[in-house]
Amino acid sequence: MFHFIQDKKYHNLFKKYVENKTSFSLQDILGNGSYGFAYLLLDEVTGNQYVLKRMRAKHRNDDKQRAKFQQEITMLKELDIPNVPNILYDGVLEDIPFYIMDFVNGSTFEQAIFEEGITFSLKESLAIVKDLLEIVNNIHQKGIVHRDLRIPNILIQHNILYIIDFGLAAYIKDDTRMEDIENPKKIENHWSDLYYIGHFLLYLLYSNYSPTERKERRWQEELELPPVVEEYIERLLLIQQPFSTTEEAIKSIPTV
Ligand SMILES: Nc1ncnc2c1ncn2[C@@H]1O[C@H](COP(=O)(O)OP(=O)(O)OP(=O)(O)O)[C@@H](O)[C@H]1O
Repeated sequence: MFHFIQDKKYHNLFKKYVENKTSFSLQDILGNGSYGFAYLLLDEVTGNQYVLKRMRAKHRNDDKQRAKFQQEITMLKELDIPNVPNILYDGVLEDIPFYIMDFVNGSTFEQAIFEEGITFSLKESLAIVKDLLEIVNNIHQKGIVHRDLRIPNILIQHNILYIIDFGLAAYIKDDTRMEDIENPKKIENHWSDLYYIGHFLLYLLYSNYSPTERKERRWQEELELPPVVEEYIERLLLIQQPFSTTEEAIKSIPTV
């Protein structure tokens, strides 16, 4: 309850800041995640929209959370690639760090699949994964691994993909060994993103699946994919020989 009141106070503070100190107006709350709030801003002059992301008030005195938030800002600045929102401005307001970035006026894959009911064929799914891998490869080339490539963090706008939320991203460590891995999601190299992309591909493929049996079966049995596709997904998921680089994963995409 206290946190709720506290965040309301900071919500008003940020609204005042945006309206008095910038040329934007605060239009909406886009999301409130585990450690931040995202607001939609409108530039009244140009009509362009932006997103202000700020840390939750309860993390204000937590050095670890502050460092994580700061790292997210630093990485977004370092990335500077077209498929990741650009940062326009970053700052601190009453001890709450925040940044303003480009707004992607599209749908997350979570919305596309579960709210808009869009389905993806095998061919379309592989084409989307190819585009995604190209973007992710650019990110890896800059020494960064996202580590949270879930369907709410991948957006599509006019057939172009965007990746958001670098809150769990890490700098790539080159000395990771397969035998030391306990949780694939936390690996600090390309394997983590490929693992997430394997699951992402399964979400796309399941969008087109209607169960034929009451009992839930393994994805390999339910989806009945061509063996080359099944093997490809198993390699992404680290069930079979993992791809040694993201480029190798791109080159190995099966043609169907
Ligand atoms: N640049 C953007 N363009 C469009 N929508 C965005 C953008 N950034 C964030 N959002 C929206 O705001 C929501 C919250 O943003 P984000 O995922 O970055 O915050 P978070 O606090 O890390 O959230 P979570 O804990 O849920 O992952 C997202 O789900 C997305 O819908």
